[in-house]
Amino acid sequence: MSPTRSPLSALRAALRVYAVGVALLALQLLRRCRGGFSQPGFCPQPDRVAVVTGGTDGIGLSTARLLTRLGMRVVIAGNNKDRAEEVVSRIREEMLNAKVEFLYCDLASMRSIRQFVQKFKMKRIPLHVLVNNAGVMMVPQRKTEDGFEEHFGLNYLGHFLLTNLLLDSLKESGSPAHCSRVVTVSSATHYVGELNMEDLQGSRSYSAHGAYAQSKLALVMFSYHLQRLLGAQGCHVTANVVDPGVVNTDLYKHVFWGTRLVQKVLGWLLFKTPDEGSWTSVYAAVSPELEGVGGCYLYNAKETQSLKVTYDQKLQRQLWAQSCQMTGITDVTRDIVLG
Ligand SMILES: NC(=O)c1ccc[n+]([C@@H]2O[C@H](COP(=O)([O-])OP(=O)(O)OC[C@H]3O[C@@H](n4cnc5c(N)ncnc54)[C@H](O)[C@@H]3O)[C@@H](O)[C@H]2O)c1
Repeated sequence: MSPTRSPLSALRAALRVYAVGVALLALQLLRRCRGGFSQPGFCPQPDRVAVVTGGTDGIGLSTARLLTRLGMRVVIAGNNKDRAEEVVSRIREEMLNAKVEFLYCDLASMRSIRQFVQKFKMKRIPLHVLVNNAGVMMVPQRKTEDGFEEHFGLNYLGHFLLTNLLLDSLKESGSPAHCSRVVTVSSATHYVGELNMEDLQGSRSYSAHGAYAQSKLALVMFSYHLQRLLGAQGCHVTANVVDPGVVNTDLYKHVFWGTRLVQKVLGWLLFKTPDEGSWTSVYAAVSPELEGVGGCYLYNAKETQSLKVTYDQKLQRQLWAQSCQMTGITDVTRDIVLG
């Protein structure tokens, strides 16, 4: 899809990502001046179970907390045990009878993901909502346990594998009246992402900005392809993808110091709070308006168009097939006519 990356294209990728960030911050500031963001109304969700990846911090923590408040049993999947202990006890203190727990899952390790799924299934509980939220941004070039570039391996492939391994639980837990839901957190940076099918690992020339944007683009395409697969199989499971906006979290710890300074000084004004950032994820997870509806890109709890190339079904299929090979998953979509 895209030519071999050069240092110049790495610079171009960085400028494009920053341009998206600045445009979004301007829009968010405008919105603040006009009264700010307001939480959509959410109905109670008793007897429902959710898994939230990266639920110990930032947007994931706000998502886990809000879903717990709605009465859901929430399993936080994460790789930070110490932080998890603190977070789980804090949520339990805040809410009497909070049903929240932590299960270790390092999304940068396929072995860990498989162990997590095994332990989750041993609980013999249903799974109604999977929120693929965890992520890293603009980390230096390094590899996951399985040798994948970290943005691609963790943000995208980790969630690809996790979702596929949990699909049977999601299918069993969905019903015609109440579908199970897969909610995948992408980002506006996908609009400037390029899917480099010949070099998904960015091994020829690495750009942290390009790698992050590519991982978020891949997540959008994964979500659309998953929805078509679920539709073709007649499953009571839907898949949507969300864009939280620019949110004041630790995700920015690896970015250029100037950006961190802006975040520190003006974050309260320009950035969304983690709670505000979580509302579209929770909307996708529980809103009755989205009952049976999948294949949407949601921003500020509204359907929006994603980048044109994300709708390219041939490319979606190619990416899915390659991801199956990389994760050792059987490609069931090969023999299915997708709608
Ligand atoms: N903050 C923003 O402005 C923004 C904008 C667009 C999209 N997003 C997306 O929102 C999601 C949440 O990000 P955030 O802003 O809350 O950042 P954050 O850094 O506060 O939280 C990221 C979470 O992912 C977890 N995580 C990291 N590596 C992991 C691993 N190997 N295994 C399991 N969990 C791991 C962390 O422990 C943490 O809980 C990410 O996917 C991010 O790309 C954030």
